[in-house]
Amino acid sequence: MLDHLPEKFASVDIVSTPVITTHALAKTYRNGREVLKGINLTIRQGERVALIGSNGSGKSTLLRCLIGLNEVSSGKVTTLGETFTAAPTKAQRVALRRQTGFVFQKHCLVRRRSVLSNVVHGMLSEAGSWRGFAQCLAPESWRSAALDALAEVNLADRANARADTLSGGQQQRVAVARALVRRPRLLIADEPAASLDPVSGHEVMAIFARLCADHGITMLFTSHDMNHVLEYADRIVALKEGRILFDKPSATTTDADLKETFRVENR
Ligand SMILES: Nc1ncnc2c1ncn2[C@@H]1O[C@H](COP(=O)(O)OP(=O)(O)OP(=O)(O)O)[C@@H](O)[C@H]1O
Repeated sequence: MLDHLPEKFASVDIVSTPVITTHALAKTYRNGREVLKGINLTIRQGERVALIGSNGSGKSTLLRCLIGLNEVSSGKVTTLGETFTAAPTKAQRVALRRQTGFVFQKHCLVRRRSVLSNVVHGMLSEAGSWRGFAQCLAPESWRSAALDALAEVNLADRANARADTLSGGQQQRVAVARALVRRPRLLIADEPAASLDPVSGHEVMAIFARLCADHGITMLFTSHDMNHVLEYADRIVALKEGRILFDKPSATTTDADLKETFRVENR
């Protein structure tokens, strides 16, 4: 698997500022399911980190805990300077949202709106109002930022098309533009390429990695595609049975590490 790695992007300068720090983070859902059992993690500014693990290993739960969408059962999280032990306060949630871009497996575009309106929508948490949703009401500066973001994902020529007339890969690129239009400090992507064909999946991941490197955005993503993980992450964090199995540079991750991550006893 490791013999055929495409060339990696030029590595970014990893400065020492932590963007995310967790101490003994644990999460048990109300049904008693103990998903995270003491996660200690530091992610620094500019890093591109892939979170891997079997289905149900807790990747999405961890992402959600880091940005305050899931309450933490015990332990401590500091993300973008906001420290919380259970759930963040409303002010902390707003601060986190303002500085974080999100992309999920399903792009969640508003199908009937134009591509440009969907990207302008990405500015909403900046203004905290509904106003930007209608492209025609958005300030010129928002429209201009949205057009720039669309140009960065090679879709400026589709700005006025209805979102649902684009292919799945193009729609996911619009979602990337929407996530990055505010120049967030942190990008969280939960299986961003999972529903795409291999070529579109690589395109989306390459755009992510390039834009994050260009703008110094810290990138944390989950994926089941080990080619994506090895190619687009500087560092891999593997979850198994609620704990970190390994946390190391992608360049030194071995086939044996990956096999152990996905090995299931008594399958
Ligand atoms: N709201 C919830 N209430 C109870 N259990 C939950 C909840 N959300 C997730 N779980 C359980 O927590 C475990 C971890 O789920 P999670 O979605 O974090 O895993 P994952 O590693 O992202 O999985 P996948 O690779 O399949 O997306 C699973 O067993 C799941 O069923």
